[in-house]
Amino acid sequence: MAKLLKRPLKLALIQLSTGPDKSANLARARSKVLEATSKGATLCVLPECFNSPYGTKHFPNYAETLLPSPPTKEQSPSFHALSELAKEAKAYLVGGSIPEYWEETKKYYNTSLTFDPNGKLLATHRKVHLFDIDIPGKISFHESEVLSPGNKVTIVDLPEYGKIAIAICYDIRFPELAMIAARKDCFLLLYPGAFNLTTGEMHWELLARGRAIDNEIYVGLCSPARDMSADYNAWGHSLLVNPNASIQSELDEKEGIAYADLDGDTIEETRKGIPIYTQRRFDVYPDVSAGKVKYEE
Ligand SMILES: NC(=O)CCC(=O)C(=O)O
Repeated sequence: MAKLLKRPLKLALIQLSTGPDKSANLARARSKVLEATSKGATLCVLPECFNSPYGTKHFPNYAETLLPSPPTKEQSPSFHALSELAKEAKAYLVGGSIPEYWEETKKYYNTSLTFDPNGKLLATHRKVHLFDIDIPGKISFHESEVLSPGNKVTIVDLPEYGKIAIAICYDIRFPELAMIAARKDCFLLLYPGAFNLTTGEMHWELLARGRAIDNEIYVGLCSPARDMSADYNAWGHSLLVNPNASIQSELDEKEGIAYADLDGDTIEETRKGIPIYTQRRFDVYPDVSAGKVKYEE
């Protein structure tokens, strides 16, 4: 079988400090991506809502129009900043996520854009599972008050390397999505995400390691840096977990870049040692990737 990851890749998870000034956020993202590529990264990832504060009251104020694609610079300064940056950095760029407004449906989405090293848009993922939770005395948050969900699994082919899957934050809690992507031969699951001080402490690392060991592939989570003056305090701790569920690289809560070298042998060795890929019992339970799946490559 061909290697899922065709050649070694240096990943950079950019834990950005974000604030209310969109232009400043875009400029900071540019400087951090260029810093990462100057150190050899060829795939860079930004956090969820990297161009704005995270919160339902902020989504409409920061939303940009992405469709029809490509948007004009007035419709989406972030689309153009990311495209130009990918080209300048000569790297693949997963542009975290931004709030999107779609004129046709009059709806808002939480949307991630991925660009190739020529600045071409490769994929768009709208967050499929909206973050609606209530933990009494701790946190109550309802993205669905403003946002609408996306409706597909997003798989992106990086021709020199292989396939990756992009999903956003709360999407990580749904193992079906990860399993489908893995069974479609992705070597890496990427989740730009902004967990908080309650669920971050409880589940951030556990979920990343869980999705990795479920599927024996790499999993990367990329958070904004923590800002205790913001109304939503991100957990931070961007991390890369390897296919054997060990943490390969992790940040604390401050701004920084988590680098990780990924290679195909680690996936193969993990799967050889614990061969769940040949031991599945689809005569006992269904293969979630074989049914009616809406996905886009
Ligand atoms: N932005 C999000 O989707 C947050 C998800 C989260 O914190 C969780 O616990 O899940």
